[in-house]
Amino acid sequence: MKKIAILGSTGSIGTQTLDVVDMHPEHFQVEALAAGGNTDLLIEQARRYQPKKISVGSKELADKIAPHVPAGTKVYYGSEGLIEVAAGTDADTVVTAVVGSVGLESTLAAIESGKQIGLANKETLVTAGHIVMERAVAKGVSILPVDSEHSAIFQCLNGENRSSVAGITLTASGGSFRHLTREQLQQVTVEDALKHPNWSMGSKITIDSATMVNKGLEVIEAHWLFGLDYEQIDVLLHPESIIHSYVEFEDTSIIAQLGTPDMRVPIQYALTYPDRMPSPAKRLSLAQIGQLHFREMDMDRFPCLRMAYECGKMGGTATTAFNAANEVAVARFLRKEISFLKIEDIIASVLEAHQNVDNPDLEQIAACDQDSRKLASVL
Ligand SMILES: NC(=O)C1=CN([C@@H]2O[C@H](COP(=O)(O)OP(=O)(O)OC[C@H]3O[C@@H](n4cnc5c(N)ncnc54)[C@H](OP(=O)(O)O)[C@@H]3O)[C@@H](O)[C@H]2O)C=CC1
Ligand SMILES: CC(=O)[C@@H](O)[C@H](O)COP(=O)(O)O
Ligand SMILES: [Mn+2]
Repeated sequence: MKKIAILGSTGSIGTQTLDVVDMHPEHFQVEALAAGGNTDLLIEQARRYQPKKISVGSKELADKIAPHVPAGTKVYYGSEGLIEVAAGTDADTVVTAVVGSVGLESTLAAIESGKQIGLANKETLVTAGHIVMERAVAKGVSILPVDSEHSAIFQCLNGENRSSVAGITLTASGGSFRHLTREQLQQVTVEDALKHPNWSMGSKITIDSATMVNKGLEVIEAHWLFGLDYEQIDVLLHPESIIHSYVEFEDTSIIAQLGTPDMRVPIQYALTYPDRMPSPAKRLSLAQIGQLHFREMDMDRFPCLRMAYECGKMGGTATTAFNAANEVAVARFLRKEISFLKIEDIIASVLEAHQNVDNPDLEQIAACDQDSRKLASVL
């Protein structure tokens, strides 16, 4: 029986993690759950899974839900509540599925208390990858990727000698606007941007996918997870999202991981590794699909990916600034305050103003994050 805690249990990854639990109730026990503001769903989850601890975004929400959850479930709130859920139970594994760099503190707390991490929250590694990885190594904690591309790479590397890896390729669907020219992007709406062609995901990552920021974050995430140079990490447009990513070895062999686009597969693998278990995902039939398509990535069409590579190579606080600017810009786009193309303008302007700090500590990262957010919110 594996005991798990979920940070972001009411979101896309959180609810699919609970689907995996439902598929294998004899294998998993839910110890703790954290959410932001979706109290109805959190109450439902608390009643169903009877966790020892839950947390919501604010004290008001905690007071509101307390009378409605099981007697054995303690209610916490805010960033301290998130840390309590991450580190304050007997959970073996914490699935980090909150959205944004708000997940950093609780991920570090989980690592500090020796929990294995099922990492969906890529912004944490983008913001402070060197600190997260260093602390995980020091604590002997595994960080198991949930992100589909990174799970694919992790699976392809299983049993391989890491020194024989020539490079990896992350596949990208191209997002909601992959058929549009930059000219046509001037007119797009929030509603259209939220229609991802292959995956059903939360709103922030769906916009990130359309701007190609998501792939930029994933390149940086791969750098930290697999210890690869940026020159060894490539991105390929693959509209069907069937090949989830692949590894090329020094003998020119390529090992890829394929499957229908269903996040329950990588989520489950992160929870059962090194074992596998049956999954409700639809089986892949290449015969039915017939053809797969690939296109070289066009950095002029998707400048956010170029900026992500530049920040990753620069290191220091550059990736923190990139991430923070993007989080604010996407939130503003979702509130319909700015146009779609303004997202990349804001990121570029924040990076232009950014003063890089090498090998930053957590305080310097927090300062960069705050400054970048402040600037991004007024541009
Ligand atoms: N969705 C996907 O398929 C994939 C997602 N990821 C990554 O996983 C992460 C989660 O994405 P996704 O599930 O799509 O996002 P969603 O927006 O669907 O869910 C986010 C979750 O985080 C919670 N949350 C947000 N802010 C806070 C906060 N301050 N304190 C506590 N909880 C908070 C939300 O709670 P509430 O709703 O109650 O407010 C919700 O449960 C992201 O980093 C994303 O990049 C990676 C690969 C695939
Ligand atoms: C499911 C998943 O892992 C997402 O991060 C996905 O990668 C988004 O798709 P694209 O970024 O390729 O559009
Ligand atoms: Mn992904």
